[in-house]
Amino acid sequence: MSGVLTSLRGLTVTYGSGEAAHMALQGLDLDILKGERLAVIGESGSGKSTLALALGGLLPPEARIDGRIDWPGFAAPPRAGRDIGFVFQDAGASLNPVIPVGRQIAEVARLHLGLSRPEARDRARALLARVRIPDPDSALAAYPHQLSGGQRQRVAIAAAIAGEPSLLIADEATSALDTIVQAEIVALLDELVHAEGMTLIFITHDIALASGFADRIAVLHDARLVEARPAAELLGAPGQAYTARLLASHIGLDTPPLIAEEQP
Ligand SMILES: Nc1ncnc2c1ncn2[C@@H]1O[C@H](COP(=O)(O)OP(=O)(O)OP(=O)(O)O)[C@@H](O)[C@H]1O
Repeated sequence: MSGVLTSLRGLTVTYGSGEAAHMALQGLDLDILKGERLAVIGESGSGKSTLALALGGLLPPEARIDGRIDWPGFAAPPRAGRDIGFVFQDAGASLNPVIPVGRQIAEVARLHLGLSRPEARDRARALLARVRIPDPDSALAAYPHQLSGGQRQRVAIAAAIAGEPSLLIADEATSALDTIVQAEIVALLDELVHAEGMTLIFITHDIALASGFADRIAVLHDARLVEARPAAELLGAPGQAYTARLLASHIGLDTPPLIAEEQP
């Protein structure tokens, strides 16, 4: 890992205005490093998706941004789809149901890499193999509904990396999947970002999932950054009471608590 990919200073995002104004992020200071796997964890409504959308320049018109987002890791401001790939929770919603998956992936490659149709089709086939879809040749012609949930998410990942982004943002990308498929998708993301030298922002409310592979964990609570520290450090000795509560509340049926007891 070397250098800062993006630097956030005082990042504040407000939805709506006047009495209806709601601050979804408040004064966030955070550097995201090139090549790191950063997990962003927090409860529902803490501002995780807002952070992802702000980074991708994808916030809706009713959102106001204050503070700074700088990109020292890019020569020009990054473009969503090309420089920043996104994988969302619901692959069913991000894939078009009436277009074969091969064409959907190829379109991204054509649009962002300027490939010819045959080149883009070859790239789609290679990407389907890359994300380990069985029989990529037949899968090119498959429609999303003909694939399983896990396979659809693999296709969504292939489409997200088709433009060769240097930053991949996975926003609750595994939340709709069962535990085994979740683990497989996490392993795939992990392997891809390593192999392609991408930076990964992995947004999740599932701290156990994040703790398995993240280099660093950023904790959001109520629109604020509570702490951002190397994963092993944060899990071993949370610096903030909120993080300790979050860790202690992780009691799954088949997983031990991540820390022995709540810290003061
Ligand atoms: N378009 C919008 N207009 C108004 N408020 C919004 C909008 N999008 C999000 N919010 C609000 O901003 C806050 C942060 O939302 P955000 O989706 O970023 O949180 P989150 O941590 O990703 O939650 P979840 O895990 O449930 O997706 C929430 O209170 C949410 O209701």
